[in-house]
Amino acid sequence: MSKLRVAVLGAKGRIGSEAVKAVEAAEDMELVAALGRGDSLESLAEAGAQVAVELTTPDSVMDNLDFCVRHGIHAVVGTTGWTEERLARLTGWLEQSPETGVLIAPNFSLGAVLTMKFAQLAAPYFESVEVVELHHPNKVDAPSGTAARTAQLIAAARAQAGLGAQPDATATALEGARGADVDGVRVHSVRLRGLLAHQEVLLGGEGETLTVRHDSLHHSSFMPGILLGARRVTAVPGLTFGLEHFLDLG
Ligand SMILES: NC(=O)C1=CN([C@@H]2O[C@H](COP(=O)(O)OP(=O)(O)OC[C@H]3O[C@@H](n4cnc5c(N)ncnc54)[C@H](O)[C@@H]3O)[C@@H](O)[C@H]2O)C=CC1
Ligand SMILES: O=C(O)C1=N[C@H](C(=O)O)C[C@H](O)C1
Repeated sequence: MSKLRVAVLGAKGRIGSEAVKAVEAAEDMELVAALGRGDSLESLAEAGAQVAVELTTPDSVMDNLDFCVRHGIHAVVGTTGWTEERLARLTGWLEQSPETGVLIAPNFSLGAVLTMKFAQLAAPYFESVEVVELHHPNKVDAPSGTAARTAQLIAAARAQAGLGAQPDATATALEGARGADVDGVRVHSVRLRGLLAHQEVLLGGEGETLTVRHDSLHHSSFMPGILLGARRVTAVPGLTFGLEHFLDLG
């Protein structure tokens, strides 16, 4: 059986360098390109890449995906910075290339995907909920893509259950003290040397609290999800948002 021809974009980065090793070690894959900033995207087409694993930066991801989709190269995307406007632009490109698949995964680790699912399940049963994400201090974006997605899923679950605004009597606050507001859910970002990627969802009701916590302790936690995404994305045209859809947790 022929091997899946995979390229990694952002190959010298923290997660990209780990992805290069994971693809090289996968028996059913061949690493055909490993691109860093400034490398020509044309080499993806020349190498015959079938799937591009996109692990760069929010300022690079759109140009890279534009190229991939135009050349019919499927993409597995971990890079953050997704807005409604960016998703709409990507969807428009995919309409012009209907056989191409793109998976955007706010988080590739199984535990983080399950944290989001558990938070979504619990959200209708608690009056209060806040998200705390904790990351290494080299991270360029806040809140994390995972935290933003978690908050959106919680907000949607609360709305569907008919829950209103959360109780909060704060009348005066130092700017930032109450975190960012993502669809009515407060998200707090901690940046601390020694950490990698962690998240707590704090839920509170009358006389009880529930905390759902996940810790990624090494970039290896993201590799099974990336490899699964690369194997599955070629058979799923269009945009898939969230690894849960490839884990049948959708
Ligand atoms: N979805 C997930 O599970 C995960 C997502 N991430 C996300 O992945 C992204 C990268 O994270 P890190 O590796 O920590 O950052 P990093 O800064 O260590 O790596 C990014 C790399 O991409 C390179 N790069 C920038 N533009 C490029 C371009 N046009 N072509 C090729 N390479 C380019 C940079 O030079 C750098 O080496 C971030 O958005 C981060 O939030 C990180 C870990 C897990
Ligand atoms: O930058 C990181 O490190 C991570 N980024 C992703 C995010 O923003 O959610 C995934 C994970 O948290 C690690």
